[in-house]
Amino acid sequence: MANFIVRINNGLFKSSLQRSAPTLYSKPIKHFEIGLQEKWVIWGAEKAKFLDVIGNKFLPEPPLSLEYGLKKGSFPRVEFVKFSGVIPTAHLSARYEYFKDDFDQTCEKFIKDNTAGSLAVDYEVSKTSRKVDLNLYSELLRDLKLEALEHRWAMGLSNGQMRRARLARSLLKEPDLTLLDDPFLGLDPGATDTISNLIGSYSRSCIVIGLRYQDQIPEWCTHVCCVDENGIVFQGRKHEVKELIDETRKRYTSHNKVAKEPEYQIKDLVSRHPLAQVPHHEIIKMPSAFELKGLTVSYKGEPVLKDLHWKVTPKSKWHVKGDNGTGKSTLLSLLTADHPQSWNSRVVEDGKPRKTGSTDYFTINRGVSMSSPELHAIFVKNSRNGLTVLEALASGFQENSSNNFLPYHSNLSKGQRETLKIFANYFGIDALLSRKFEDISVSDQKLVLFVRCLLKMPKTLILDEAFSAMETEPRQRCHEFLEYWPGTVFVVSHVPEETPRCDHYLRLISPGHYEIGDDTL
Ligand SMILES: Nc1ncnc2c1ncn2[C@@H]1O[C@H](COP(=O)(O)OP(=O)(O)OP(=O)(O)O)[C@@H](O)[C@H]1O
Repeated sequence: MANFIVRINNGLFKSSLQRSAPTLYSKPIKHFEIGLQEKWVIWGAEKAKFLDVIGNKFLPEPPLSLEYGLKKGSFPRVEFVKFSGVIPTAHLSARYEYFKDDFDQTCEKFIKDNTAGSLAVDYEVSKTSRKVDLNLYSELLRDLKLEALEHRWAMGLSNGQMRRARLARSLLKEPDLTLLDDPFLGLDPGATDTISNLIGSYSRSCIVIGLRYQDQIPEWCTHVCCVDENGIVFQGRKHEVKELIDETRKRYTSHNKVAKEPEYQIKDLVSRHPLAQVPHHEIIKMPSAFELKGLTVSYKGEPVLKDLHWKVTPKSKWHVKGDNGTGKSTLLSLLTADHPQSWNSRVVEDGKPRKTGSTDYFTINRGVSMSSPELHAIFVKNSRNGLTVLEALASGFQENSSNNFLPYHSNLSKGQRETLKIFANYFGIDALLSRKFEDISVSDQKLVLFVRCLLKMPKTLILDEAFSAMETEPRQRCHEFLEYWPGTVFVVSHVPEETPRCDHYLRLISPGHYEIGDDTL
């Protein structure tokens, strides 16, 4: 058996067989090799592309310049775990449609992943021939703390729960090589430790992870390979490249990629908001933007939120905190009326109880915009049909729902086109407008989704993990901008650097337990 998992020797890589197809990097990768007991981190802005290279997604030239030292067969079994959100669904509310329970798959089925055919029936259609190692299945459930979720509906899992389930599903396939991009994004500290401990001690598959410049390199990592758009910058044992890592990180965080100076100022942008000109003495006379008067939300009789009292004044900025699975997304889905229990007189908006008949989904969503992992997944999925950055932004003007991604640019008024232009300029994305949404970097995708949610000048902005995976410079620009934003803002974020300044916080602890206070971040 070979003593390496994957090896590249003088390889150029292409995405197509065509002779004229450009190569991924201008120069061949001279040498890269992952040994049997090594734990690698691929580090840097272009890590996802390099993970694709070692995962055999590009065509190596010459063909044998990429080799696998296989343990389990003649073809490498490679699993990619990319966490671009929860399961992409047709619409955001799908997650909360509990009546679908009988027809969708449980978490157990999702992890075992050996059912073929339609899932839209409540009997099993057929099985693949893959044998599932039930001992491994139990170990993974235990180590990834999924035991209590085994019989739950997979679509209803929270982001953090879904990440753990996805990892279990991939490892259960017993791959030779598992490639995990951004394994810790959006996870609370406990879940980060759970996943990191598992990866660090796992020996049944070689696991390689992709991390951003700003991420900490885990203790258990033995080797680091730093990559940029030209290929490998440096690589080696972690302690041997420590100085290079420190230098690169310093350079990156101090003056990374300075965007060109915008032609506009923040006040030019926010002056378009309807609350921008309302004086403070008028604002304090306005009714609460949103209030919960003892709300309880349960799934199959199990409460997630219990007797929650919460008052949100107009223009206030809230950090909604809490570990994975404590109900943050559920809470925010009440704001957008995506949750079936939103139609409840204990939910009060602008001083009026939300009863069916008193308002409707579209009226509510006219004043709300959001960026979230779910929305990101929907956009990536739908951009396969050619959605450009321009159209992605223009869809932000669709009034009826944040989730509407249909092309809309040709319907924009002159004023709306002007707003789009100014915002694109300020955030430095005007050069991307004609690119396909899926072809730009994940950091730029997040930036586009952020800008998109500002365009219709919503009263309420929901920023659910909106800045995770964003590079430092654009993220700081967005945070600075939010200081001047005149609307009400709700932020969900687990990482302090990714959290814009907020006035208050609501921390969800467990059903019936929560804290409300002033944020001192
Ligand atoms: N349709 C559903 N059926 C059953 N349980 C559900 C459903 N939707 C959500 N849940 C459960 O409710 C709890 C709260 O989920 P929610 O997504 O609101 O958490 P969260 O705080 O946003 O988590 P994360 O930080 O991981 O995104 C979780 O335990 C989740 O599994």
